[in-house]
Amino acid sequence: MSIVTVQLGQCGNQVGHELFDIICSDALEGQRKVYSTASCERFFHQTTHGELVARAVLIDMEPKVINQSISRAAKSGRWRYGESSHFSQKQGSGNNWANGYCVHGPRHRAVVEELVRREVERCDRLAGLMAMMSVAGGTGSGVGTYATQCLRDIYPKSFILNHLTWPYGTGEVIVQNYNSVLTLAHLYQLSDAILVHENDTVHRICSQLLNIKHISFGDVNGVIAHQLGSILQPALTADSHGVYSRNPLGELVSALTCHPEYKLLSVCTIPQMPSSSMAYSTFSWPSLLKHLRQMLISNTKMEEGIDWQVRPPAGSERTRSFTGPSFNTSLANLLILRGKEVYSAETGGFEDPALYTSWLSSEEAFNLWKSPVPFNKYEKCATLVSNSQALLRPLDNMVGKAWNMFASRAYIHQYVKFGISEEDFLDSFTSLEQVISSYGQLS
Ligand SMILES: Nc1nc2c(ncn2[C@@H]2O[C@H](COP(=O)(O)OP(=O)(O)OP(=O)(O)O)[C@@H](O)[C@H]2O)c(=O)[nH]1
Repeated sequence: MSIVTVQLGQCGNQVGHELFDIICSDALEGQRKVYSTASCERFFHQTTHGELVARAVLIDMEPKVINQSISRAAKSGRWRYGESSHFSQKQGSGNNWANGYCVHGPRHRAVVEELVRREVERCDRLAGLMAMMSVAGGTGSGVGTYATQCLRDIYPKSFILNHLTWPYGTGEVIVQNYNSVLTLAHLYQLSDAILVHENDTVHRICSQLLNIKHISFGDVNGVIAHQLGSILQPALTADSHGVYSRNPLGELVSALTCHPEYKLLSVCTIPQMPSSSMAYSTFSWPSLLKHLRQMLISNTKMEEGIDWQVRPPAGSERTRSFTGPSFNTSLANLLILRGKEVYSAETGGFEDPALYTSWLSSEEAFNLWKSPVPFNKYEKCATLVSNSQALLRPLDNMVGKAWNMFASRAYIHQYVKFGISEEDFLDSFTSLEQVISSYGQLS
């Protein structure tokens, strides 16, 4: 089964390019025919000349980034984008969600739908759609939300996953929190799952784990693509009886988003290190999984600076719904292990009921995928996709900052002029306050 990816705006197109690049080199590495065939079918179609063409649609309101992504892919010599699977205009959305959602989205609806329809028809079987974008600009966030809404109408039964890049806290876009709030509130009604990468967190991984001195978007996107690839590449699931799962998005959604009130997924991966250090490092599953579990419960996104004091609440604390100041309660977790000796890895620590909300059994809350094929040059690699309180604080900050600006009506006229009213803002605040409250009450 295949996934059709829709890349939107500067960020969506740059992250998307990086993802296809990593997936392609991983799929073509070494002699592993079954894995490679499954991966290629999932993300690429093959021309009669054997070329791999990404199952992707590229949308932006300005041409530069799309052109760069297309030519970089072609230069790789391994894969490329489809010749006519992109659409761009001359001028961006000016970091204004309303401009993207109310003007550019509707104006170009027919073209975008047609491009996606063509990609969908090329799939023997569609596993679902993945829309990739940032939440802070105007095109990815606004056009991306509008496009998701149209796709939800056209493909009501297909899985739709949104991959969102959250802005730096000290962001470069003054209205980034407005754009983020409007995007998230709308996508919450449309998407099956919302997978989030925070630029601040990924930036820290680049500097502290990868030792990169002058960090570029290319470096940040490399980390995001590595983490995403480790989720989306073929894996054996509990029910797949030794063959690679054919329904990656469906399995992801059913493992993690069992309740419509909880759709926010965060990711952490271990190990992550400069490629020059890999040759000198050895990894053991018990150590990797011990670190990953502590990263989960203490809500630390990398193996450096883990707080080992945080412990799951004991039974009596749970009934008083006291979970300690920094314990991260999960609704559901999906652990994906790739590499050597993967069948010997002991994952019982993630099945501990104390990690999860009391209203879901740990059998329902925990899922495990495995693949003996090492991923992206790491001999062993563990990735945890988590529906937990991990994004509660950044979401609360985002909404709080947007609310403070809204209270003084700053920049609101720029949204009103494109057709978004104060009432629309209030609706978005209300629905995200509900999400914050639901995650806050997980225990
Ligand atoms: N991780 C990552 N973040 C990016 C990248 N490009 C932009 N961003 C982030 O995306 C946000 C800005 O959104 P963009 O994607 O540039 O904007 P856009 O969707 O093209 O919208 P307009 O510029 O208004 O047309 C900021 O938070 C940036 O930090 C990228 O390549 N990688």
